[in-house]
Amino acid sequence: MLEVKGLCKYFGGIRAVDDCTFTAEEGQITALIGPNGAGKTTAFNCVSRTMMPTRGEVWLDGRRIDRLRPHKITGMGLSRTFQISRNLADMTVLENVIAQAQVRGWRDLFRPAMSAAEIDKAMGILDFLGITRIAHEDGSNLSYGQKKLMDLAALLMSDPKIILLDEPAGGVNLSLLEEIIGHIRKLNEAGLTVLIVEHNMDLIMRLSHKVVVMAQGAIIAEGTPEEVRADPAVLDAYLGSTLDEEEAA
Ligand SMILES: Nc1ncnc2c1ncn2[C@@H]1O[C@H](COP(=O)(O)OP(=O)(O)OP(=O)(O)O)[C@@H](O)[C@H]1O
Repeated sequence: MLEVKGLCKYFGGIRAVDDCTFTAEEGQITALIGPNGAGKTTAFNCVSRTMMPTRGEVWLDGRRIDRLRPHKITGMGLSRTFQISRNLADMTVLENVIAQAQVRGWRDLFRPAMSAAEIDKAMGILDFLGITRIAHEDGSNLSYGQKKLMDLAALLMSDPKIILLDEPAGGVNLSLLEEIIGHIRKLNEAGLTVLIVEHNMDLIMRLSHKVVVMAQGAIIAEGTPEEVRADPAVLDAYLGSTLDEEEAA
């Protein structure tokens, strides 16, 4: 189980994440939602330790992880994707999937290129995601959606117990959206705990066991998708942000 306690991240005077406490229960899909600028990605960055929190604690299966290095956290079973694909230039999809998963510390820079076991494992994951046909395509020739699937494949190489998905449906077309929803559901049914940041409400409502809602750095609601949908504070936060944007336009 992932526990976030009193998490804060300040950028100068901006309180991007301000005293957030929530959990992602083992075996469940938890969604972190909220209007633009609510602090979701910053919270994600602090949980995966791509960013150092200003204050607060993050616990994974009873072990405190907020002061560990990111590759140690990956080694404990927590892996994440990024909003923007981290596709490496001049490499095939297969090479990308293996390389992104390989480099965890400087010693890995001196490892042999790709072992037969890594190739087998990566091909198995590409098969699971239905993208073996693009295994030998240059990573930079992929569509936006294919890059999302490649990133998901790279994430699975580390045998995670919990995956953090940053906008897995961002910018994808409707048919790929269905595919991505199917993959997330299958991974969760296979035992993976999932924490998602996402704007696509259809995906959130269909997949999540629990939804945590952030606005202006704080958590304003938490519950089942049905509960948060009916919560006036959530409607206010989304409506308020829409009005702010309209006023600014
Ligand atoms: N590196 C940074 N330096 C300064 N301010 C930042 C930085 N990163 C984020 N912020 C600010 O922190 C706040 C929260 O941003 P964040 O990206 O976490 O929100 P979000 O909920 O993920 O938004 P979106 O849904 O638009 O991606 C915003 O006001 C943002 O401008």
